[in-house]
Amino acid sequence: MIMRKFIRSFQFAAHGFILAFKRERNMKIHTFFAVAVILFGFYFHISAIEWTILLLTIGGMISAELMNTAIERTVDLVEEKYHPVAKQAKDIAASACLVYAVVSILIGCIVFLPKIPFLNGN
Ligand SMILES: Nc1ncnc2c1ncn2[C@@H]1O[C@H](COP(=O)(O)OP(=O)(O)OP(=O)(O)O)[C@@H](O)[C@H]1O
Repeated sequence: MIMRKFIRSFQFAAHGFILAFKRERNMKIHTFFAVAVILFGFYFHISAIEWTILLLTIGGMISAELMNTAIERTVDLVEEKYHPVAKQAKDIAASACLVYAVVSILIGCIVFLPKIPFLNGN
């Protein structure tokens, strides 16, 4: 019974991910970069600690985008007309993604730039 409930919750969550992926352009962009970063990770033979940091970054970025999408949907549900507080809610949620994206880019640069031969002087 508990296992059944657990599987059902997992199915709902997976459905949410697929829905967001299909409908949100940003989700496709994040997924593209996540795959690219993972391929770079294999190519440059990054360390376990670098993998850990990159996976946390990828997971955090995709989770932030999913939360942003959920907030957008909720705002649209409760407020169809223009409302300044609706705008604040959406813009603040979007800014959370922006902050995470900027930090992710910085982390990507810190991990990968020193490994690119013509950039590290080798
Ligand atoms: N009900 C509303 N009242 C006031 N401003 C809104 C409302 N709905 C959206 N906005 C504002 O209009 C702009 C566009 O919002 P929209 O919902 O289209 O999402 P978005 O930021 O373009 O993201 P996405 O492309 O992921 O849907 C944002 O600045 C948002 O804050």
